[in-house]
Amino acid sequence: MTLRLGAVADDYTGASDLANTLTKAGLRTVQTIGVPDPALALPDVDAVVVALKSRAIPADDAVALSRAACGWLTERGAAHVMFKVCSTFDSTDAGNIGPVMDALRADLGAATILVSPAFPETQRTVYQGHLFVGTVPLSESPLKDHPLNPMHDSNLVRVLARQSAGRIGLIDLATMEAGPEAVRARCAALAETGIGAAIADAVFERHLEVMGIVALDQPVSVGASGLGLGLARALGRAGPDRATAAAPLAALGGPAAILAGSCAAATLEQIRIAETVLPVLRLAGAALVTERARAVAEALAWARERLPHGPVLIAASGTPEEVAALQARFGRTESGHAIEQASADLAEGLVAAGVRRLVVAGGETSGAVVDRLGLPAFLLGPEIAAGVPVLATVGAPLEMRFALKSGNFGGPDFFARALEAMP
Ligand SMILES: Nc1ncnc2c1ncn2[C@@H]1O[C@H](COP(=O)(O)OP(=O)(O)O)[C@@H](O)[C@H]1O
Ligand SMILES: O=C(O)[C@@H](O)C(=O)COP(=O)(O)O
Repeated sequence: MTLRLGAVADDYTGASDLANTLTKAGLRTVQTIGVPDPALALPDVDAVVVALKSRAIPADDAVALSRAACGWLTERGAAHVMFKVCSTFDSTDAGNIGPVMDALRADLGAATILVSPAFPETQRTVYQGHLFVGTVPLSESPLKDHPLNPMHDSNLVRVLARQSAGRIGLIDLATMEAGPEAVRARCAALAETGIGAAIADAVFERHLEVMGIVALDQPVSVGASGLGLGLARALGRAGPDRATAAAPLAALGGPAAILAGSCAAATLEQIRIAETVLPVLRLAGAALVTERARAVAEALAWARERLPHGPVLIAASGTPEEVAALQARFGRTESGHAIEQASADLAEGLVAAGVRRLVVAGGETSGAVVDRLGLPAFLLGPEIAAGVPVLATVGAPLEMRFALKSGNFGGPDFFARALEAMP
């Protein structure tokens, strides 16, 4: 297998989002969970997205994991490695985007590289280095209340400069609009002043295409699915009408369930809508932290009673006020971690109860669930909503279907749509 593109993703939902974009653009793609075991038989693909759970761990650990993943990809022929980060640039002043970017640049001997979380399909645009989520700047969006990495600064040049050892430049929209040669000239000028990374503005797909072409001049780039689209188009020299490489997936049947650990505004609304069509159990955050075993056992008993009659949804998700109150009591990391582990307990119990189709809302939540279930890799099925594909297990003892939904993605009826898309 010689890879045309390699990617290292900092969480599992983000990895499936990127793998979905690459697949839709015609690249046969597999998502692995961490660096694959040599014994894992991977299908013949054009791109591999190595999913890490490295967004909210200590920066040194994120760097070590990312370097190992990058090395594995380049050994398999990937001449370019994309570091996939969140389209809302989820990170803190300690990292991990800057430290990982610095390490991959050094390992691969890169000059000035492009960095852009723009993903216009999900209304993430970048102008003058400022990230917009829909119509509002990042710092006024629901991301200001994220339980693990609240985003309070929309200026990504500033955000990344706080995380990186180097200085950060900007490639503004006028330059992106002027095309690849103008962007190349700007990169060369930045390189001469010792600037090794630049935030690239992007508002429309044509800017992503320019980004993809220029990004390939260097061995590494950093961004979200929009950059992935640009890279795939540049590699394939194909237009937007290129056929999808998604695998046709057979129906599995059997019980289905939804687990929600995201507290994103979009997920809270999706849970509210789901309540009108299926049984929903809302768990109390405090009980999950202080009496996890009991709370999980009760939730599983509730689910087992209902699963024979149709899908169920179990949600730990809280409003910003509930999250703030829980964190004030138990600490941010501690409450987040405890609830992620409770979600993993629930997933394990649901699978033991026969569930083979599972929707998980939340990036860290998905990471905890997939790790607990010991799943080595996923093949890409059809897209459910922008950034969320159906995933089929590869190399796992049980054949299952998953949808790993980024907290912020999907419309209000996402859960019903997801269940329909994974019969
Ligand atoms: N009620 C709650 N109170 C506090 N934290 C919560 C609550 N419910 C879930 N969490 C935590 O919030 C975090 C949500 O992050 P994540 O799963 O990545 O979602 P998203 O995709 O929206 O970022 C997880 O660490 C999860 O355990
Ligand atoms: O780029 C994105 O927005 C997503 O792919 C992503 O990374 C989402 O992260 P979570 O919201 O933590 O799932």
